[in-house]
Amino acid sequence: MSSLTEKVRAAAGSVMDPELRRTLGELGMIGAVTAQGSSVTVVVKLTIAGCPAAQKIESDVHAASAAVSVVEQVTVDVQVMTAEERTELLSALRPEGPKHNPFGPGTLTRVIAVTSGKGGVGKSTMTANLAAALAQQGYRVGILDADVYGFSIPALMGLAPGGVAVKPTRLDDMIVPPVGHNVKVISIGMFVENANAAVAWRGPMLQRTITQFLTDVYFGDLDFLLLDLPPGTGDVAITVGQQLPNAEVLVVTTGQAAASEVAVRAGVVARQTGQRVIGVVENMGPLVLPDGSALALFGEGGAESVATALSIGQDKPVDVLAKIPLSLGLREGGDEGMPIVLANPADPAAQAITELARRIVQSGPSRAGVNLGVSPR
Ligand SMILES: Nc1ncnc2c1ncn2[C@@H]1O[C@H](COP(=O)(O)OP(=O)(O)OP(=O)(O)O)[C@@H](O)[C@H]1O
Repeated sequence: MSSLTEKVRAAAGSVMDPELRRTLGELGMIGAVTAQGSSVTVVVKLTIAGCPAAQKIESDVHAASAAVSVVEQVTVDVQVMTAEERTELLSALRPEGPKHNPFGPGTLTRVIAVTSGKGGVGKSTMTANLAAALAQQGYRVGILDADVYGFSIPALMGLAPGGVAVKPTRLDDMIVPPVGHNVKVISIGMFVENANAAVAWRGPMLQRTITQFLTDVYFGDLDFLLLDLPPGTGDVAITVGQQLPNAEVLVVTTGQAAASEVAVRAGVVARQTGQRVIGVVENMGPLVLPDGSALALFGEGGAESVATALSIGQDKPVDVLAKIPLSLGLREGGDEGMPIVLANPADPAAQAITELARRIVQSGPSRAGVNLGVSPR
């Protein structure tokens, strides 16, 4: 029969750190636990002073300790780890050491780059909703948003209160991704001072940033890492091909011929850099009007023509994986930071995206093509 302090230590230690997604016990964040009669004091050691999750951790530890039978009074004494303790924690979290890309060759994570030929077709909306749908289906999901031309992922995932993206916590050289709707999110938008600054980013800087995100951000074990990358740039495709040779590519287009032509090019570039195109999504499909008729604002058939073009010369044809209708709810959910797959699963767009998530799950585990080893010029 364990003592009261041991029981309280176990209870407090089972609390989950909301950002690192490991228990406080595993993270070495529970310090001394003492008891006097039915009153207990639990020392919690935060990773850094001013840790944004401090309040939640404190109240969760309080609740977990108070739930232990006999305990009547709980004091949570919040302290901060010493530099040595933090170093120990970082090496436990990153047994491979810093500067290691956990999504390189041999990774068990399915890396899915959501791409499009041009902007505004709903690539980011699709990435956010797909991530939320996969997380809801119980998978561990992360998003890496390197779309310098429109880093909208923080807002779409509810991580930009008042229009300003939250800043990730830094633990020495490790970046802890904020969590929105159970998805770990890192975005260029969390690091730039103003949106216009990012537009000037070009190839090498973008490549370095993506590489740094892959090595310095602590995603932990993930089932899926979704990438939201700028539309159609060869530089980024090459970086992805080199750093993420297992990456699979999901091409988003609308029904419009112009959008689908550039989408084919994006798919071809991705394939040239060793990635496998897993399918095409047609977004912004016919809007159902109040009288029941449908208005195909952006035309129809774009996805089929992209899939047909990308299937030429392939052993296995590229499929159209989903058609997502125009949806007021999808757009509103995006504006509110609440993906429609969670907010209103009955919406036809939400159903189509949830089904897309299921199809993607079924299509794995990845049998990604061989990296062709394309080098930057
Ligand atoms: N199916 C849809 N129905 C209604 N609105 C949509 C739909 N898909 C996307 N939108 C809206 O279209 C706009 C553009 O979407 P989004 O930002 O996701 O596009 P994008 O391809 O990522 O563009 P960019 O590359 O410029 O970031 C957003 O306002 C979004 O809410």
